[in-house]
Amino acid sequence: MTQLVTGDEQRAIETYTMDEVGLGQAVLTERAAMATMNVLAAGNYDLSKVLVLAGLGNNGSDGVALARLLHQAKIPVTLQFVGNVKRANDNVKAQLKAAEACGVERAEKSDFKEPSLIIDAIFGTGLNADLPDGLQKMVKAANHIDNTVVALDIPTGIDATSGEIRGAVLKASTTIAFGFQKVGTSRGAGKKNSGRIIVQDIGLITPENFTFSIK
Ligand SMILES: NC(=O)C1=CN([C@@H]2O[C@H](COP(=O)(O)OP(=O)(O)OC[C@H]3O[C@@H](n4cnc5c(N)ncnc54)[C@H](O)[C@@H]3O)[C@@H](O)[C@H]2O)[C@H](O)CC1
Ligand SMILES: [K+]
Repeated sequence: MTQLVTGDEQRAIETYTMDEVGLGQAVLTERAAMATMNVLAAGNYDLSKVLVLAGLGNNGSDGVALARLLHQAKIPVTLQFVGNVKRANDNVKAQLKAAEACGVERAEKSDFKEPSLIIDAIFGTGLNADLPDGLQKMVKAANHIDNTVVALDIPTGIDATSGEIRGAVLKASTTIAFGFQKVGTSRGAGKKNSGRIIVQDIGLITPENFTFSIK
């Protein structure tokens, strides 16, 4: 039985790994991107034209790092930010610098019918309110198109703990859970919209006396 975690528990373990143990943010982000590469390489995903949708937080930084790795593996990939990249956090900006240094192609807007695979790196465990209206419209439009979506950590729009939909949810056929499966993807709408859950180790270190709320 896989250990399930709440959003807060995941954040606590990530923070301990980064701040106490000292494995930096970039290490965990790289491990998340590499773990996703392994899943994409091992599964029967059509990688002929990949679109990475990246948000402005650390879920987005996972997506930007993944776009770099896909590009370096000669897989056709385009990176599209959802939101104003000027407002992105420092990790996203650092990842974007590396992605641009190796020539990753950017898109402002995409026709969701085009890509053979969409990577959802918009929101992860940090979602704390309903999606902005514009994004809700985009997500609902994307859901009506027959495409394959792989969600990083959790489908955008799903609350990591309650599993509720925050306005709209980008339906995934696969969700790659970093470290632990979030309890929100194991119940209710979260379960319905996550598709196949694949848990991938990204080197998180759980504090010795950590007690999980979900037994
Ligand atoms: N924390 C780590 O070391 C690692 C995290 N990983 C990945 O990062 C996400 C969690 O990242 P976080 O920055 O906490 O949040 P998100 O990227 O999910 O959200 C971005 C940002 O957006 C703001 N926000 C939240 N809700 C809304 C909303 N409804 N409208 C607008 N803006 C919103 C809020 O400020 C958030 O911070 C985790 O899922 C992992 O994918 C790495 O994998 C490993 C290291
Ligand atoms: K996501």
